Amino acid sequence: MTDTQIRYVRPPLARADLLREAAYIDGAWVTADTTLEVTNPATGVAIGTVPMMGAAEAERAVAAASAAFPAWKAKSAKERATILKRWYALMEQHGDDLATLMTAEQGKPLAEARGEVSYAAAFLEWFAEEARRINGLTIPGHAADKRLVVVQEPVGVVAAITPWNFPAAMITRKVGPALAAGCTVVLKPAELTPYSALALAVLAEEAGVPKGVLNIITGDAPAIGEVLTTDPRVAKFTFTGSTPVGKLLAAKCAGTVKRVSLELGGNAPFIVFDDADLDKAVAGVIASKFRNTGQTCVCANRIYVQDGIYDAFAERLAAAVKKLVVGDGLAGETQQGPLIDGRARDKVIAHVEDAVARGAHLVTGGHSLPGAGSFFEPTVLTAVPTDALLCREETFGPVAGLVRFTTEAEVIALANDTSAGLAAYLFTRDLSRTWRVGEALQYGMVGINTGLISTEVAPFGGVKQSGIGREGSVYGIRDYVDTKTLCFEIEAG
Ligand SMILES: NC(=O)c1ccc[n+]([C@@H]2O[C@H](COP(=O)([O-])OP(=O)(O)OC[C@H]3O[C@@H](n4cnc5c(N)ncnc54)[C@H](O)[C@@H]3O)[C@@H](O)[C@H]2O)c1
Ligand SMILES: O=C[C@H](O)CS(=O)(=O)O
Repeated sequence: MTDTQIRYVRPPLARADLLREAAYIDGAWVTADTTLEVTNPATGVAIGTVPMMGAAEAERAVAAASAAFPAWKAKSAKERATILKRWYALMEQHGDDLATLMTAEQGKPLAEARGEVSYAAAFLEWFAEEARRINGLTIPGHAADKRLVVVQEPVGVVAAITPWNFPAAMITRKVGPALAAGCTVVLKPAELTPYSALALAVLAEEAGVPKGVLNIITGDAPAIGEVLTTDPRVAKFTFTGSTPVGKLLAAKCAGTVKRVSLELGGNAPFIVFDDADLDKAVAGVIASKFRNTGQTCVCANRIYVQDGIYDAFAERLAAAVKKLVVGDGLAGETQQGPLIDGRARDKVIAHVEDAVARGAHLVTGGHSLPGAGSFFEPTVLTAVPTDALLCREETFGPVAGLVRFTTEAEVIALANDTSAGLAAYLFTRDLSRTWRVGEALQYGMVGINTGLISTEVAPFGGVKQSGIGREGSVYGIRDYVDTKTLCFEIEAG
């Protein structure tokens, strides 16, 4: 066996060519003198490598996207839509392989990965349809000899940087509207999960996306980011990831006045009132808190339970959490995979230890699992103080911390006491309360009697320091077009 065969454990794919160990620049698959390894978080064993690229390759990718822009912009909306629909169909056709590849590099259970592939593909389908509805406006002239027309035009070259926790959906949620609008893209995926992005490029090529329209580079994030945020040929920068990195990169964009959209961190309050349907609320916590092993930006991060049902809720939630099956995402029955890496697990450990040190009670879980991989037990804590780390920071792990509250006014104040403003949840059967509290919560998205709010048809995004702009929905394409006013002076007949 060759050294490569001995060192790397490849996931089982029907189409082995979907696993690419090369970047994609100007329609060519490109390698580099040095590489970085991609590791399976469930086993700690390397899957393979991708090129360690930097500023030079980023500039080549920007040049390719810039050169490809005029022809791509010139295609009709229907032509662009047809290619996006083909790409959508290829994603669904190869969904099982894309899911296997995703689970191998990111760790989420296979069923969740397959769900993400369909969710990701849905953005291509949605924006293929939106491509043909980027309409303009005619305005009655402000003088007898004036005529006014407003048109929407693609902004140009778009640079995108995306996170590891949704390695396909966070990409198509940007690339879909960008290509639909007529823009071209340079994308840097997360170094922890590059294979999903590169597999999407394989299918984009097969769908007929012309060379230079989509470019994917891997490697040195700061070096690549410096080019993507400062090169004057890049008209727009879109980022999904942590708030600190988002702030850093957005600031770099100021020098060339790029359009910036940001999807940043959350700190979601999950509020359960006395009159809530208890089983529905418990199911809501499981769906929100433990999705992707707690590694989503919209996970319930703080769970506020009213006095009257606190004990019953805690008991039922703990019973449900104890049943969660932890293991390798590729193993059929797994419901909770590993955390993405040791650093992520260390943060979860720190949050649990901090809460217990402040007086919280550990009901179930609370420990790393021995052996390979970065596994952590699904955990429930009660009597969590409001100043605990897990109330003030995004835990990004499978830890449900319960905080007791008494009044509606009290819990609204607690829920809003954060610089984040992405998602929030409330469970009650009082219709007036759903409106009162839903309107009072300072968040971009509010789940009411549900723990799952994400869909391509509704605007996704945050307020306060959770981001700028909206992705998905009829709003999602607005970030990829500029509004132009044409003012005509005509001669009287
Ligand atoms: N709001 C949303 O839609 C959304 C969605 C998913 C994840 N997130 C957030 O993302 C975070 C988790 O993702 P993460 O750990 O990948 O975030 P991260 O900020 O560490 O990394 C995100 C991306 O930025 C790149 N990056 C990091 N430092 C950089 C630098 N100095 N220059 C250029 N690029 C750099 C990374 O390589 C990666 O591709 C969480 O905070 C989560 O809430 C938000
Ligand atoms: O992590 C945040 C993503 O946006 C997840 S999802 O959109 O809710 O699937």
